[in-house]
Amino acid sequence: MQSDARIYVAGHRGLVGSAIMRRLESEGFSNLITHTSAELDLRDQAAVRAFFAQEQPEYVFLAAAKVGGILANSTYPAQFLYDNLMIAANVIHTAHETGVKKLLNLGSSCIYPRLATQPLQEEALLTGPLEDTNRAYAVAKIAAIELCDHYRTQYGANFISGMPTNLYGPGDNFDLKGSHVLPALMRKMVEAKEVGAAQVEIWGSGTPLREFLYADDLADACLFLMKEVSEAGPINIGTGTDLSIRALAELIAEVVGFEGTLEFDASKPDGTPRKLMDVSKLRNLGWQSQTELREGIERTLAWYLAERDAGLVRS
Ligand SMILES: NC(=O)C1=CN([C@@H]2O[C@H](COP(=O)(O)OP(=O)(O)OC[C@H]3O[C@@H](n4cnc5c(N)ncnc54)[C@H](OP(=O)(O)O)[C@@H]3O)[C@@H](O)[C@H]2O)C=CC1
Ligand SMILES: C[C@H]1O[C@H](OP(=O)(O)OP(=O)(O)OC[C@H]2O[C@@H](n3cnc4c(=O)[nH]c(N)nc43)[C@H](O)[C@@H]2O)[C@@H](O)[C@@H](O)C1=O
Repeated sequence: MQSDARIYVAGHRGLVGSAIMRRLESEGFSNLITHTSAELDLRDQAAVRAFFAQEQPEYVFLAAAKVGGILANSTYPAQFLYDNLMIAANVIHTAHETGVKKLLNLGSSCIYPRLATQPLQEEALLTGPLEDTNRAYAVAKIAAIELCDHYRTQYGANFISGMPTNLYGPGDNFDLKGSHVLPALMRKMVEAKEVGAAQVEIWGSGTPLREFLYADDLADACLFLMKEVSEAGPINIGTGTDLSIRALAELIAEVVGFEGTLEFDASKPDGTPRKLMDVSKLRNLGWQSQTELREGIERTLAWYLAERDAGLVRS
């Protein structure tokens, strides 16, 4: 990828897309193509075709998607399935039609069967039933991997698929109904501390295990994959370490300085009991994560407070 290559970052304002932008800019890539969803709805095939014909991107980071936490996924499954199928089909097919040199498709750890052996190996894909709370989203993400692989087989397209674990960092969504657990708990604890509330509500039992990767580490992995790796099938991107939701809540409380109690609401879903990536494939290729969870949470908190006070945060 030359520094003046035409690079399209789909979803450049999101958690992942904004981290990829920061990374590309810091490495001196000068020809970055971006559009908001209002300017270019990637579900619209004609609009996507016109855009690719006009801009002729050479490299594509596909980080645009309908994304959300456990509640959003279970409340709006039709949208998660339709939007993500359409975005993936339109972008991947049009990238092939217009001769894109390389495309990185981003999926998620939820593509793996709910009760797959831990840590989750890439080979576990399509070996068992999916988790109900995000089945629709996972099916769309699996279809995107299949698209990349079949376009590689049938047409020789250099399309690859990275599968990140749960992510967090600057640019995350802090809306309590739509967000993932880490930004949700950070916001709840910040607000509880500010008003002097004695407790914070945590959904579910607190026992599910999750792995968290800092968004800028993911961006680093995305550039590594784009530059160094060209192969079919999903490639896991994670830290290789997980912790319980209770332990995560305790860590965020420490960083935020919230000293009240944690109340677990068992009426809310736990989702998958455990989702830890086997990251040996990516490690063997030469990449591993850098940012410790506490450090990442501290940086995210600093970003969140500054953005919130400036009225800029998504919430
Ligand atoms: N967040 C996480 O924990 C994880 C995320 N991922 C994957 O990473 C990728 C990025 O996720 P993340 O950054 O967290 O998500 P965000 O919600 O932060 O960002 C998604 C971006 O997608 C764009 N988008 C959504 N719908 C459309 C559309 N119809 N047309 C054009 N653009 C659209 C939005 O653009 P705009 O702002 O202009 O509306 C938004 O900026 C996704 O593929 C997701 O599956 C994988 C694992 C975990
Ligand atoms: C990345 C991944 O993200 C989603 O899967 P998930 O990991 O289950 O998502 P989550 O971050 O929302 O929850 C993780 C755990 O945390 C608990 N939890 C406690 N308290 C809050 C809370 O306040 N908010 C949220 N959201 N969860 C909470 C929650 O009950 C669950 O046990 C997929 O739908 C799919 O989108 C996907 O790929």
